[in-house]
Amino acid sequence: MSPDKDQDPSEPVAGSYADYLNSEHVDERIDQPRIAAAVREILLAIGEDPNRSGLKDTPARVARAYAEMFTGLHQDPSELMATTFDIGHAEMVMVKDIPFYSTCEHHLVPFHGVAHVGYIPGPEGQVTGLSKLARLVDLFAKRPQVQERLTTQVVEALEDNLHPAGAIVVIECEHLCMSMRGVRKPGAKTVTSAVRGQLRDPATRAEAMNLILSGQNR
Ligand SMILES: Nc1nc2c(ncn2[C@@H]2O[C@H](COP(=O)(O)OP(=O)(O)OP(=O)(O)O)[C@@H](O)[C@H]2O)c(=O)[nH]1
Ligand SMILES: [Zn+2]
Repeated sequence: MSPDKDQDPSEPVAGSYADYLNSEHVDERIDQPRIAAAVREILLAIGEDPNRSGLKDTPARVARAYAEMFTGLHQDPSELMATTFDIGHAEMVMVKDIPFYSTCEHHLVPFHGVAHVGYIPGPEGQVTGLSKLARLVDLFAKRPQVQERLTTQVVEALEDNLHPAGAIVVIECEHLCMSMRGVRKPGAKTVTSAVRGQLRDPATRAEAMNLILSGQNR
């Protein structure tokens, strides 16, 4: 699709839901003026001068960044997963090493890492587009989160929308609240998993874990 000459690149793109997700759309339900006012207060509270030249645009800039970082609060996973198709594949499908960034709801600093998302199609054989698995991770990551809830929400969205015979989500993250402050353990990884249906079976689960671990040198 060639860009419309008259389209302001800073404006959300009108069109399909896919266009919307591909755009730099920022949800108007996130109250940016309120965020900016709060950030200005934080700057004052730490003893900074919010009017100095380096900081004068910071409240609005942080507001735009937060609107992007928390846009998943206003996105509906079932809309994202609306397109499914039957390609007669009944075996495991996995997208692994999906990189993502999220925000720790305790300290509002990032946690980041990779997600591995897999499922076995259900009796109707419905599969979804591979990119949708990565988009699902982002949708839930772009909210104030804890890693355990993120893991569960992704697996439950797979269950609710694809009705798979089994599903597995494994997430490996570094939490900056544990690296840059507090206990200060940079490099420590937190691993969480959520497993449903046939993937609870030890042999099937072992197959999934082999897929996840293959090619890893960490
Ligand atoms: N279970 C879980 N804990 C998390 C996650 N992200 C951060 N935490 C933890 O949340 C806890 C909050 O503990 P508090 O004692 O209330 O906060 P704190 O005084 O800042 O704790 P420290 O980080 O130990 O300095 C910390 O132990 C964090 O490591 C997460 O995704 N899952
Ligand atoms: Zn934290």
